[in-house]
Amino acid sequence: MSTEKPARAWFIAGTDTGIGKTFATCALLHAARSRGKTALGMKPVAAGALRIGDEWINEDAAALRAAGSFDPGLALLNPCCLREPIAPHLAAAEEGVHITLAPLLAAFDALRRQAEVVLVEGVGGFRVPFAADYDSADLAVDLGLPLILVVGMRLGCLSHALLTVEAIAHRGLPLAGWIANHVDPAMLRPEQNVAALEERIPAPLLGRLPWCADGDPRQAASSLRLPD
Ligand SMILES: Nc1ncnc2c1ncn2[C@@H]1O[C@H](COP(=O)(O)OP(=O)(O)OP(=O)(O)O)[C@@H](O)[C@H]1O
Ligand SMILES: C[C@H](N)[C@H](N)CCCCCC(=O)O
Ligand SMILES: [Mg+2]
Repeated sequence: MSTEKPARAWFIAGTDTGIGKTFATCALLHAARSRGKTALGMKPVAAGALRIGDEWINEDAAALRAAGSFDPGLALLNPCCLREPIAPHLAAAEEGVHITLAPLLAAFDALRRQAEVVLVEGVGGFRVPFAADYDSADLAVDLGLPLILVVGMRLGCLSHALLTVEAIAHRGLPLAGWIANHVDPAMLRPEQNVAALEERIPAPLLGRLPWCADGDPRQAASSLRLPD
């Protein structure tokens, strides 16, 4: 499948690992699809893979594949799949892999010609090392994409979120919006915490994802919008 013009694309960053980047990205994919857009997710670098049948697959890549309009193939969706669920530069070193931009960029460019919306999920927080001289923030810069920041709403997230917003601005990247993901159902004063971030983040709140035990991103999609 090939589209006439390259997709609109965003880089999905998070305040930390395990705060709902994949969940929010899948929900955004469903939101785009429900508006009639073809949408694909991408996980350029993943750490942690399971052997299923004859392929090694990362669970984020599997979730993004399931949420996309069609399966573009794992080679494009997740060009760098490291086995161990650890920091990527450590997993890469153990496997003798050197993570470089070229194959990641080639896969992204190919995906971008196949859909109207492409969402690229980062790894962990905003600045995770890939190699001695390269990290996930460098990748966001090299892809040249506007960012969407997923904030995992829990105690401690205010500083993580504001530092991440600073780091994004420091690199000259546009912040297209942010998402409040309620990962902690026991968080005290959730409304006031969201309000504190709304007052301080110079980008629109694209939606709030409630805590949901079943974690169905299709349902969550109705709580989100893509940036204008
Ligand atoms: N709003 C929510 N309600 C309930 N559970 C959630 C919510 N958001 C995320 N989770 C759960 O939290 C866990 C971590 O979410 P997710 O895998 O999306 O995080 P991540 O930021 O993508 O992590 P990683 O850094 O590994 O990529 C998952 O089990 C997911 O189902
Ligand atoms: C394995 C895990 N699920 C993540 N994808 C990798 C998170 C790396 C975090 C590195 C760090 O900042 O300490
Ligand atoms: Mg993820």
